[in-house]
Amino acid sequence: MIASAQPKTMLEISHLWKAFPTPKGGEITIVKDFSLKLAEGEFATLIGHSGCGKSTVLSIVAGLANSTKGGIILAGRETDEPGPDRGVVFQAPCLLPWLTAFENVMIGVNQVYFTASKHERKQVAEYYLSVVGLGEAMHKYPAELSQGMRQRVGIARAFALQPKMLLLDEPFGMLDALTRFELQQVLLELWRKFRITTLMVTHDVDEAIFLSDRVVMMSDGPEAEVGDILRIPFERPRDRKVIMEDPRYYDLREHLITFLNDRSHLRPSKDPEFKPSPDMAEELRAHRLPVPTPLPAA
Ligand SMILES: Nc1ncnc2c1ncn2[C@@H]1O[C@H](COP(=O)(O)OP(=O)(O)OP(=O)(O)O)[C@@H](O)[C@H]1O
Repeated sequence: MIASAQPKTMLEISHLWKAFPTPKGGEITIVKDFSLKLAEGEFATLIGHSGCGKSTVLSIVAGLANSTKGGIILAGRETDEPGPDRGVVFQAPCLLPWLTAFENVMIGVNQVYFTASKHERKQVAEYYLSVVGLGEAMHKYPAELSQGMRQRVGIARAFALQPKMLLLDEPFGMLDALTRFELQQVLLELWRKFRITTLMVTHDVDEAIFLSDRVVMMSDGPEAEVGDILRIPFERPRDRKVIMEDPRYYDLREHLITFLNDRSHLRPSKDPEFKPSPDMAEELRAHRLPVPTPLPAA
């Protein structure tokens, strides 16, 4: 019998710890012994309560922050600084306002394709901007673009680098539902085409199920760690409507929501001393969790 080839590991987050100094002196451990491996071409999402440390993990993988202990191995090499081998997309795409969408994408393209001719580099930027649906708008300035269009530029810019990994920190968090669905589709199509290993932070349970091969659930902080990992069995390419009609979808959703509820410091407590934070309802909604009415009094 011939053993099937194991997929290559693209990212290994190995026993990662992150502590921050506290205002009163000493330090607080935000992330504790966090380990995760992503196979080449895999799409994983990181989900957990606000403040548990998702962005902290992503920033360390991006090389934008240092770990206190543990390390990151990307494509077999230890890394602790940023580089064009990782395309990063944040909630807001941070475009330079005095440059057009095309010129913003060209900054990274010039850096990565420095041996290509000017004409070839221009073609690369134009190609990725067209693929994300900005063929007609690529010479507009950020102020002339909608929020969704700006985020398309951010996605084009990340893919144009042809990175080994994509790191996405709630890239659709600021968009309305329709635009978010559109951009999820754009992202999935690009990911299917280029198979770039992706780690994405999201608050949205449905988004995590629709996009991911695996959903990594982080326990509440401080000392957050990998709480559970859910494999999403749906075949690709995925169709939102077909998935939502699949009975497994509701089991997966239930699994994630139960995890978030059980680990939630936001749940209304039977404890008479319980004081919910003023942001509680907003937080529950962000996770698409039911908001109790009336909210327990603070
Ligand atoms: N530079 C810093 N100095 C001190 N504390 C920090 C720093 N950066 C983050 N923290 C703290 O670390 C914790 C985790 O923050 P992080 O942004 O990683 O959480 P998150 O899960 O991504 O939250 P959200 O979902 O709200 O974006 C928070 O309590 C935050 O206040």
